[in-house]
Amino acid sequence: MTLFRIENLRKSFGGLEVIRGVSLEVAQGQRLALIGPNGAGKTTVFNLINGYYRPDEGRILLDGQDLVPMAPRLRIRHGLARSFQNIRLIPHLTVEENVLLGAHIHAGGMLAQALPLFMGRGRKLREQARGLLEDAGLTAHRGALAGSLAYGLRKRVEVVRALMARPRLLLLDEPCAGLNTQERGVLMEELQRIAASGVTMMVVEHDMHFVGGLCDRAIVLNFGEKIAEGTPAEVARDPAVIEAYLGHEPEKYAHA
Ligand SMILES: Nc1ncnc2c1ncn2[C@@H]1O[C@H](COP(=O)(O)OP(=O)(O)OP(=O)(O)O)[C@@H](O)[C@H]1O
Repeated sequence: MTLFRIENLRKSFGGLEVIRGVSLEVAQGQRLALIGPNGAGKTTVFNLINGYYRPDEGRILLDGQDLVPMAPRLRIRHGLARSFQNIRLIPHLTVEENVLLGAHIHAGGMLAQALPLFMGRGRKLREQARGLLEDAGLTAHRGALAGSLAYGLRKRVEVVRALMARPRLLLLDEPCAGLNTQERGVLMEELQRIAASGVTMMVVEHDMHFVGGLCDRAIVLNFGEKIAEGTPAEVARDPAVIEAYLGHEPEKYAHA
């Protein structure tokens, strides 16, 4: 069953068309990688999906409902969550408090509006946050200040925080950036576990080893257009993809 569909998406900035008629589908439970050389348009597609930008043309359908007219926070309530490339945990709050903050968006938007809800549902939300942290093997870090954690751990907390919104589609923007090999392995296991629990994912990631380990399909963008689609291994040996990456360290992408 198709959970998420993009139809003929177009976006220009100052007369330059950076997304040129992109269409794609993600089935329920699938992990789709969105890859392509620098400047191909991957982040712009994510920004269009979560409502940071409005497309010039096209539809973005989650479970049959068009997200385009919806404000970003309504999209979150409709089942969309995003883990950012640049970590946005609040450093002087604890891990648990940061994870709890993931719920306020789900509860309706501004923190102030959500506070009465927090008071009423506080215990339940705290239980949910603790459960998610436990599932992720992060219980020992629950009371630590987010700012004191190693980078790899902060990334994992970010993912747990996104799960507080109970997403149906989780967007991951370069989850591996800045992580060492061991941290990448741990993050991959966590994401595989989350995927097995039924969360559908779209992942922008340059590390093709990670993409090959996590994603069942990949779509390749180049200059705002889809140039290939298939399993990560298939697209990695597609001549059009290899050509697009020439001059962009092609050997890095040849091992999927
Ligand atoms: N707000 C903006 N205003 C003008 N141009 C933009 C804007 N956002 C993105 N672009 C341009 O759109 C193109 C696609 O950028 P985008 O960041 O989506 O690529 P990307 O595939 O995510 O690249 P990277 O892998 O380097 O993150 C680039 O040419 C970029 O300069």
